[in-house]
Amino acid sequence: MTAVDPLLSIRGLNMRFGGVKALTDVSMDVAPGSIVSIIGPNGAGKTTFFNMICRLYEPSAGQIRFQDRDLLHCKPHDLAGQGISRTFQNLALFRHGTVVDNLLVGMHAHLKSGVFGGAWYWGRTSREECMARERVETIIEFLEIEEIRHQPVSTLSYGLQKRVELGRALATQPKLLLLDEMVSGMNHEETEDIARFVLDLRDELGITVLMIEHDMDVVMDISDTVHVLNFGCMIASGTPAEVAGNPAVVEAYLGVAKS
Ligand SMILES: Nc1ncnc2c1ncn2[C@@H]1O[C@H](COP(=O)(O)OP(=O)(O)OP(=O)(O)O)[C@@H](O)[C@H]1O
Repeated sequence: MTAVDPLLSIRGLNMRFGGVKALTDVSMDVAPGSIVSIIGPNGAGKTTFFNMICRLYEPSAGQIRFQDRDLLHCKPHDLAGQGISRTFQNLALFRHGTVVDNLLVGMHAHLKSGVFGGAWYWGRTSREECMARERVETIIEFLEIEEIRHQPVSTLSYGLQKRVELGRALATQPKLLLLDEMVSGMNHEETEDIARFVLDLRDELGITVLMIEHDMDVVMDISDTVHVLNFGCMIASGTPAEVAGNPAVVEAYLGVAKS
């Protein structure tokens, strides 16, 4: 693979739910080390698009390649091993567990030793456990959540829970991170924190980010590339400035948002 090859390459993606065409011929490339946003009005097909990348939905037609692999041959549970992780619109945390517990659970899905591995091969399990705990510490430091590490997630503010959710997604050391409406429901300060972390995880950890986002300030501030869906079709792609100035986008999306 050369430096200019896309990390994720999508061609001609189609999805039908009975009579509803949720996506029509959607194609895009995601360059390594970029932050790419998918925007569009409600029902435009953004979640459907994510769910196909995550292998939760089978496309009616099209190709999804990640690095040199055909992702359509992967099962959803293989994605972490391939280097893809995601956050969910609704928190997917173990609410009664502490922050550390949640990060360890996210990581254990990725370890080679199974839950009972220690009974048969203590050496590898022990080494993996040490590495997992070290990685958890790195994530806790990166996300600046040292002080809440032993608190049950259910006692945290919504913004902090979303930060832990981001940590859970980072636990598998993804190359590509899919963020689904990460700042929805957050206040201004929490939103700014998350935007800063997304930039840092691209710049410091080298993680490529593909995000669905309704918050236009965040999209315009941190995206390298923005793709706009409307009624399942890609109507514009470009830099934030290019997309913001596109009349079709203003009519389909920004016009709706302003009304
Ligand atoms: N499981 C499903 N069964 C039937 N129709 C579906 C299903 N999932 C999505 N759709 C339809 O596909 C279209 C695209 O929906 P999707 O949820 O992908 O849009 P979206 O852009 O994510 O919307 P929002 O911003 O509101 O989350 C909509 O018409 C929706 O009703």
